[in-house]
Amino acid sequence: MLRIEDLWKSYGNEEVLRGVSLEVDRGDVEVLVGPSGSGKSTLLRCLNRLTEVDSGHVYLGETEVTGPDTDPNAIRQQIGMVFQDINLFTHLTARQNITLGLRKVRGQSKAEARRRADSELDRVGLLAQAGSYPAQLSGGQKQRVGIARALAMDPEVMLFDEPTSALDPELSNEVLEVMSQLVAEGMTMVVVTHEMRFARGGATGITFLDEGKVIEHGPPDQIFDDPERERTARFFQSIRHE
Ligand SMILES: Nc1ncnc2c1ncn2[C@@H]1O[C@H](COP(=O)(O)OP(=O)(O)OP(=O)(O)O)[C@@H](O)[C@H]1O
Repeated sequence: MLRIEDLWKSYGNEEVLRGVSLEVDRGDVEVLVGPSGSGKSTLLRCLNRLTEVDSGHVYLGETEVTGPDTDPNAIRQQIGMVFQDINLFTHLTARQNITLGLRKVRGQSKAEARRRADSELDRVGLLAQAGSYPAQLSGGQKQRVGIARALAMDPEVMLFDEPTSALDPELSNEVLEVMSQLVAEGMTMVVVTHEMRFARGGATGITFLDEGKVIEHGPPDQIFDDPERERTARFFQSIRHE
């Protein structure tokens, strides 16, 4: 469904992605792990054109995401993203943060957008907070509104870039629960996270990146417990001892 072919990306002299290829099938939950600076976020951002690749291709089904004639805004609806920094509009309520895109981008009526926003807020367990402003919500609740906002666009794929790393453990859990629920619903997801419990329980595949390259890719049990590459084993040993 999502085909990533030989992506290269540099910032100045620094090669951040060095020939990354990966396939994500419908319903897959691919978790990207690797040391800080290995290119995980950059790879994720290349998948919905928040970052432009230097060379290589990304396909979503038959559509070339990286094609010169492809509209990045259309792609970002099909490939939704949730960021570490929770970027809600502070002057809008939770519901309005969601209806904004539905009205502007989708051209939905006020009533239609409101219905859809409420149904997505319900999906993430926040219908009661629909009228609250971001300042009245906890970090975990804000992050769940961000997830609901992306879901309202009917994405085919959801990207998560360390969605819990700014949250303390309790609030992380409520976000991870929503993510696990999406896994159970069969959502196709690519996730950068340090939450190894989520990776073990929720992922269909783990990709270990180091220095801009895919070092190893496989099912969680294999990558965590019986990696083929020594570098992968060393990485997991180091994070176990953190
Ligand atoms: N917009 C940018 N301009 C310049 N350099 C960048 C930019 N974005 C990322 N980099 C650099 O690219 C490298 C890879 O960064 P990236 O954020 O993709 O790694 P990461 O594996 O997600 O790291 P972390 O786990 O620390 O978030 C880093 O050295 C970073 O400084």
